[in-house]
Amino acid sequence: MLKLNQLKKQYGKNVALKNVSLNLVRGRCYGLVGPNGAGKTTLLKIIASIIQDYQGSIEFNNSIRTNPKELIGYIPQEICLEESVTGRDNLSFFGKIYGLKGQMLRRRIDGVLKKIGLTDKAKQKVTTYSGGMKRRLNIGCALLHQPELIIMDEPTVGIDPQSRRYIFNMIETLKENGCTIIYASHYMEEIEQICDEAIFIDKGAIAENDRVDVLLQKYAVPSIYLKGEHCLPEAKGDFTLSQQKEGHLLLTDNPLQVMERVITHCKEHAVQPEQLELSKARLEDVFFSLTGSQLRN
Ligand SMILES: Nc1ncnc2c1ncn2[C@@H]1O[C@H](COP(=O)(O)OP(=O)(O)OP(=O)(O)O)[C@@H](O)[C@H]1O
Repeated sequence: MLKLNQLKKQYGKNVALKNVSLNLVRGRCYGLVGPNGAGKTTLLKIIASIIQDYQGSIEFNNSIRTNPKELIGYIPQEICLEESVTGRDNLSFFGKIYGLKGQMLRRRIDGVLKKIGLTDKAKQKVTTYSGGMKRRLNIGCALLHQPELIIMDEPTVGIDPQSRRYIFNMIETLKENGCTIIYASHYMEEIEQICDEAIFIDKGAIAENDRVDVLLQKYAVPSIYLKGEHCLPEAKGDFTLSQQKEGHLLLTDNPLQVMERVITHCKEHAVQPEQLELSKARLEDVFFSLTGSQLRN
């Protein structure tokens, strides 16, 4: 539904994006990840037409709507609400920007309030809202014109697990209704949980873009966590060892085989591990493989 061709963006001499090309398919959720300053927000703002001074081109396919502003709902990193008025007033303000009015505007606001779980609080001033309620209202403001592509820039910063779960359920429903979602976040476990694909960006370029399961298979190393005295078998090339605070991490391509060896070793030496766990491969490992673990500015 969206094709990005060779996007480039410079702020003065600072190159924020270099040759970014992507092809996004309808009804899928794409996680956009990368270290601070990688170019995520710049990319999202270009797609949302907020930044218009860039090189390259963007094509929207298979949509009867051609104006990007009608097609896209952009949820910014910062909460953009007027706190001195009610939740409903905020939605009304944004609805009017999208050209909605009268009965249609009221109907859309009622629908969005239901989606974001704020029907009961609609008449309260936003100053009385919790962080999670503000985040949900911030999302609601971008849904009134029923966009086909929804861009979320770190939508779960500073919210409790309930609001996070609510937002995840909302994303599932939006996807089922055919929306495409781009979800930028620093929380790898969120990307793993809700995204079909992950786009890794570093220093303004796409480092990887594939299905989450494919990336995990390709980059992440499964491991075994072992804690307990005299429980560690000799490393025979089938695992490498990483010393942890209290135990050991055994990194291996054959976790079951190594697990068996640990158990056999423990039986033979009549010792019992305090903890023995198979850890599954994590997207965080993919992140470090692609971007390194050095601290960025
Ligand atoms: N308005 C601007 N003027 C000058 N440089 C900018 C501007 N906005 C971003 N940059 C620079 O462009 C690069 C990409 O920034 P961007 O905000 O797109 O990264 P990001 O991946 O979203 O970072 P973060 O994870 O910290 O939000 C950085 O080097 C940043 O300093």
